Amino acid sequence: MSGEEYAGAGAADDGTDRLVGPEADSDESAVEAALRPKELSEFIGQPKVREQLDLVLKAARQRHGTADHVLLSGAPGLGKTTLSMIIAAEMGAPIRITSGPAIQHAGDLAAILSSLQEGEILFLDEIHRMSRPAEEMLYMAMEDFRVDVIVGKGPGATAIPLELPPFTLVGATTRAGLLPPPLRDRFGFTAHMEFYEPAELEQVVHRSARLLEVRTDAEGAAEIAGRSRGTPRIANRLLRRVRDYAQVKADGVIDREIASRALGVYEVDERGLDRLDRAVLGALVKLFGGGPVGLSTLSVAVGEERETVEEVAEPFLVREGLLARTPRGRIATPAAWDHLGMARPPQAHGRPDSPAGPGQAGLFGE
Ligand SMILES: Nc1ncnc2c1ncn2[C@@H]1O[C@H](COP(=O)(O)OP(=O)(O)OP(=O)(O)O)[C@@H](O)[C@H]1O
Ligand SMILES: [Mg+2]
Repeated sequence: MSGEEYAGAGAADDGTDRLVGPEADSDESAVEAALRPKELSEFIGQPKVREQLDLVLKAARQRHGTADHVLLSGAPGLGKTTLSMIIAAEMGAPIRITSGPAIQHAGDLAAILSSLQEGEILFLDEIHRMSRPAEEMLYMAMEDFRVDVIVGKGPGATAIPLELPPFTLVGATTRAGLLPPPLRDRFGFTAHMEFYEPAELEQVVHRSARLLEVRTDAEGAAEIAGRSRGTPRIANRLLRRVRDYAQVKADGVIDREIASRALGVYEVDERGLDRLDRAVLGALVKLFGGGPVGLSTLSVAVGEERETVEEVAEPFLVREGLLARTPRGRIATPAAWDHLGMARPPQAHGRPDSPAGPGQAGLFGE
């Protein structure tokens, strides 16, 4: 690997605090709150989810009742928390916010449930990380608006039934597959949030630019959108970095040139790959001829932990069709060569139509 290339990710070593990471940074909550759409009509993209949710909420309002329980599933940064708040706003109801990991004991959940007002929205983030006893209590609460509070221990323990006011549970999860079916089945409506189209992210950038009082032209917004990995949170974050650049290095107006130069400084390329992504792809292509190569070998080559490569870099590379995971190891797709601006080898091992010879798997396979 040549000198200018990847030599460990520094601050991004464990994959946190990446400019293109989908999770929220620790100091991001205030600015995120300021940029959240407040009503359904302001929520950009996800047309199906919006249409369906609109029906669920309108019908509940017409009946003067509470809405069915809603499960929001989707990758980080796609708008689950935002939608939960919109649900409360649209219903004109208060919202109580908690999360699976915050509920250690069934008693914690009982305390929350018993203090809800009628019609209140209970937002349970990371619902897949709730403890089993709490989960079981939740089943009954969702279905019958009732919980059994256990008083005492051992043979003398008694269950005291407690009536709950009707409420709407809004659960959010990045891992819908991890939810036990009985829990999943108790939601009346499940919204699957998809990654956003570039045109939708452009709208997100324009909207946020307006709120942040930054001037952006159409091409500038498109440039930021194209690098945002289908994720509004990343679009907003990139916009903030480009705004800094425009302010310090130019007249404050964001156009294509400024956006491109700014994101060049942060090493986020035209497709949204950062240093780590390109290091993984570069090693795969340049050192291993496109693979197949085992995850451990690839990780050593880029100087990262296996987990960082597998969980931080690879998901996006796979989604973009640049890298594939095969039983023999990782392979680069033809698009990887194109993206790195390299000529595809005539017999690229990574080409799905020309798998590597048997020797290759023995050498590098897991
Ligand atoms: N459809 C949208 N339109 C405009 N902005 C959006 C949209 N979806 C998300 N955002 C913005 O993206 C940011 C992240 O959204 P949000 O916090 O709702 O994501 P999340 O799905 O809850 O993520 P996590 O899984 O990490 O909790 C917010 O600042 C929000 O304003
Ligand atoms: Mg959230």
